[in-house]
Parts: sequence; structure tokens; C-alpha cells
Amino acid sequence: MASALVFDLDGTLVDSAPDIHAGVAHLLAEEGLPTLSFETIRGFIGGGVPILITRVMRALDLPDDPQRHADLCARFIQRYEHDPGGLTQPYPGVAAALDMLDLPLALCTNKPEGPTRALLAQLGWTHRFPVIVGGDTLPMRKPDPAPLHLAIERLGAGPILFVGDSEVDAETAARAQVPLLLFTQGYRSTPLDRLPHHAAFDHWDAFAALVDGFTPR
Ligand SMILES: O=C(O)COP(=O)(O)O
Ligand SMILES: [Mg+2]
Repeated sequence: MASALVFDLDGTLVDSAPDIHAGVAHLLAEEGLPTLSFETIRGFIGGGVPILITRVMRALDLPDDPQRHADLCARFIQRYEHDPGGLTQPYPGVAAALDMLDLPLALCTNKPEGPTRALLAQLGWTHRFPVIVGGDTLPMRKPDPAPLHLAIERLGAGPILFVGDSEVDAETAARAQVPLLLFTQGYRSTPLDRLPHHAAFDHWDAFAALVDGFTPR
């Protein structure tokens, strides 16, 4: 049995791609640039805002301009923090699954802390996660293992399970040597058998049993 859990946020606990797409669409409209499809933007989620904006700029063939990149990141984050969750839904069964757990819970997300806290407040979830490590908490983001290590240190309990949805989470877990429970319905594009993971689940109704059945090696 695990004694603490660390969760990824986007694509794991919540389907936030519609708000992230809306934020990018707003930014591109302000810039007079063509828009990008929902599927394209959803495929850009996972590495945090700087990577998202780099991918958007490349998709539009914009020149590699660090100043413009920084400006677009700052504007995206500011707007997102102001309106974090109008289109965002928890995946079915998440709240019930979290309610069943009597363990300390942390978030380790590449979403910056400001929008993360704003989204949690909007969902009424602030009390659930006493520890939050966001994409701008440290100078490095996932897949660097440092954010996951920090979340674990702040939880101060173990053994730990990490719960995520993406290539980034699989690499983070492997580098941190923490077992990963992989939610299969998020923003991953790599086939399941090519991503290292301890166990996978398709629906949050199955989560509590997976945690109960976990035996640390
Ligand atoms: O904001 C992102 O790009 C990813 O966020 P996540 O780490 O919660 O999946
Ligand atoms: Mg994710």
C-alpha cells in the first residue's frame, strides 16, 4: 500500500485542453495570427507553458524570437490565471476516487502555480492538495525529476505513487525511480506499451483498488 500520492493535473485529474486551446486561440487572435485546431493544441500539452508556446510558434512558422516567446508566455499565463476553468471538467469519477483516499496528496504539474491554484479554487479542490509543485516552482520542469522529488520531500511520507497521463510523466517517474500509475485517457500520443509504467487505468472508478493493491518493491 502506498502512503502518499503525487498527481499530475492536466490530462490526469482534469480535462483542461478546452481552456488551454481557448487561451491560445485568444492570444493568436490578439496577434492577428491564424488559429490552431483543438487537436493540435491538445497535442502540445504536457511540457508546460514555455513548451506550449514554442510549439505554437513553430506550428505557425514564426521566427524564433525569445522576447516574443516570453511576452506570449506571460500573456497566456495572466489570462489563464484570471479564467482558469470555464471549460475544464474533472474526468468522471475523480472526485469520488480522491474522497476515498485517506492519504496525503500532492500535485506535481507543469502548469504554472498561479493558474493551478486558481483552477483548484474554482473546482473547490484547494483543500485536497496541501502540497503543490507547479511548472514555475523550480527553475526546471518535468521530465526533470526535481519537481517530483520536491513534492515527495514536502509530503514527508512514503512509499509514494505518482499518477500521470503523458510521456513527460513516464519519463519523470522513471528518472525519479517512482512507480507510475498511468491514466490512459489523457493527452498521451505514445502507445501504452512504449511508456514505462507500473500499472495503467482507463477510468477513475478503478483507481482506489489499484492503490490498495500496490505493494512497494
Ligand atoms: O500544462 C502542461 O503543459 C501540462 O500540465 P500537467 O503537468 O499537469 O500535465
Ligand atoms: Mg498531464
